[in-house]
Amino acid sequence: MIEPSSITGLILAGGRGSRMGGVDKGLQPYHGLPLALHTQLRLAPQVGSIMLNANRNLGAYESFGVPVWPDPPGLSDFAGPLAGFLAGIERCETPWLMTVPCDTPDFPLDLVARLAAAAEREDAEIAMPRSPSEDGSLQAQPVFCLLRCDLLESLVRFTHEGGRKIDRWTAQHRVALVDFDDAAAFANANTADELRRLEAQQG
Ligand SMILES: Nc1nc2c(ncn2[C@@H]2O[C@H](COP(=O)(O)OP(=O)(O)OP(=O)(O)O)[C@@H](O)[C@H]2O)c(=O)[nH]1
Ligand SMILES: [Mg+2]
Repeated sequence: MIEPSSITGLILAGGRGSRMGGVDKGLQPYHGLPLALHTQLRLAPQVGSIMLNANRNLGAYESFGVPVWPDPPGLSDFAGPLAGFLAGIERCETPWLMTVPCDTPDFPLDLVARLAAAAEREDAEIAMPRSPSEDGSLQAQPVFCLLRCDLLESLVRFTHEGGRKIDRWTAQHRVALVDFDDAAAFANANTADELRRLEAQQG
């Protein structure tokens, strides 16, 4: 069994937040807490330890009490979420890394347990959730990614060759997909309005 203690959680807060006017999304208030701290508190019971990936306001993130790593040098600035994956996998001291974006505050409380069970059952190197899209078809949510840390070399190669899309990279490996029924759990806030709407729904 893949125990929580063998999984490091990585909160991805390294984006530009351009659709939110360029603000540092992880520091925007959500129910009175910075969004990334809310994410951290939801993820903490599901994993053994936590790290955070951010590229701005590092001191503010450090005040959450977990290690904070910016995107590694060698890639272009703001190269996308895979740069955050790379920052995490390079620092990860457990066999598995679980990435979670900072802008999806209601992600499932059983997310990591279900992905870990599927990875184990299917002998997969990566597990990711799927959730229903508006037309009812199931859509992968690759920013939520449970991955083996021995994929480091593969990820270095892919990103240094200019690869940026998560699903293009994961397609090179054995992936387990886990279906969740609750589409709302994967609703993410890309604009300030979307963030206020999520906050009101989950009041
Ligand atoms: N490390 C890192 N993470 C990123 C980068 N771009 C996006 N992310 C993260 O990937 C997740 C999904 O990001 P998006 O909502 O698509 O992008 P964003 O940059 O936050 O916002 P937009 O600029 O409006 O697209 C979030 O957790 C972001 O923090 C990046 O260049 N580096
Ligand atoms: Mg987003």
